[in-house]
Amino acid sequence: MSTPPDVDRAAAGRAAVAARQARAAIKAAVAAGERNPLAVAEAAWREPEGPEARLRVRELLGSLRGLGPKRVAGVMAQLGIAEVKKLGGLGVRQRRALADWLRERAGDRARGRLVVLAGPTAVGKGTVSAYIRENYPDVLLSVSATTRAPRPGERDGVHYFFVSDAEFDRMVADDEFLEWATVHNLSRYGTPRPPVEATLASGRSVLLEIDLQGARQVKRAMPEAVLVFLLPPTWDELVRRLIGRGTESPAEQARRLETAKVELAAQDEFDVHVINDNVERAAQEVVDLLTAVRSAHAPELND
Ligand SMILES: Nc1nc2c(ncn2[C@@H]2O[C@H](COP(=O)(O)OP(=O)(O)O)[C@@H](O)[C@H]2O)c(=O)[nH]1
Ligand SMILES: Nc1ncnc2c1ncn2[C@@H]1O[C@H](COP(=O)(O)OP(=O)(O)O)[C@@H](O)[C@H]1O
Repeated sequence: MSTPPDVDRAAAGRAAVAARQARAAIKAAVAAGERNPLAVAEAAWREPEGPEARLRVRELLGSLRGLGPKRVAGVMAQLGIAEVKKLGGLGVRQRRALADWLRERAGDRARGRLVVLAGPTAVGKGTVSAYIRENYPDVLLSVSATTRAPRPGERDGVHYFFVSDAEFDRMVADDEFLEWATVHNLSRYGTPRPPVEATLASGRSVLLEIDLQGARQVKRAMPEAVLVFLLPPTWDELVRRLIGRGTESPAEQARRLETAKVELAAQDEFDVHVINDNVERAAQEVVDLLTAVRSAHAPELND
């Protein structure tokens, strides 16, 4: 038996009222200075179905102190955003332009930078991150949660937070991850959001060493993040490193090399390429990106 149409209509009406109220509450919170407009935009890009995503850019900007409708229209024209656009409907460039503008306006130039280090298996991501951890204590290296078992020598809370499947499920349900992914079809890995946000807000930079799927998610949620792709000097050297590491069986090595080909093909999605021919130099290049002053952005980061 189907639901009578007037009941459907009433339910839809109630949902629309609730959605309008949710948007009004967001605008009120921004106007009162209780919610940071950039955090609202980032929530929209994280949760395409959430109330923030349905908020029009015009409404968000209109909630900012001192911004009348004329100036809102001017800013939107400057950012290349059409008048009717909702936050959730913005393209990558528009997101980045809006995020930069909001940050600039807040005079929040001291906000730290989020740098993501990714690259094919065995290129040396772990080695370069470990070098940074030991030699640049000012850089916060995010500690991921994972469902895989600890290896000998790995410490909980230092290399990873080792959690059960059930705990990982709970963290996903409670929206505690900035991004998460199943890696090598095996275990789940995720970046806990609160330490990253708190560190960026305090003006310090954060480095994430995560896989390609995670890097893509971060770019979607935070377009201002700088994505770094670590490259091997040559393909043969990558093979040598994987075999030399000796942590995978020959069958697993073959599987990872197949994945590596796919991953290398994605390098154009990244903002910066760093060749890991020398650990110390590659680490220095990554750290330079973390500490670069915004105005000294390499041109390719501003495009
Ligand atoms: N998406 C995502 N990937 C992660 C995270 N933490 C680690 N990884 C990736 O998971 C993969 C496996 O890491 P690991 O188990 O330490 O083994 P490895 O293959 O020896 O580096 C690597 O590609 C990491 O970059 C995370 O929080 N999120
Ligand atoms: N610049 C480098 N030169 C030579 N060997 C390297 C370099 N960087 C890493 N390695 C070696 O390559 C292997 C893979 O490095 P690892 O950090 O485990 O890679 P990933 O974390 O990207 O899977 C390790 O045996 C490591 O010692």
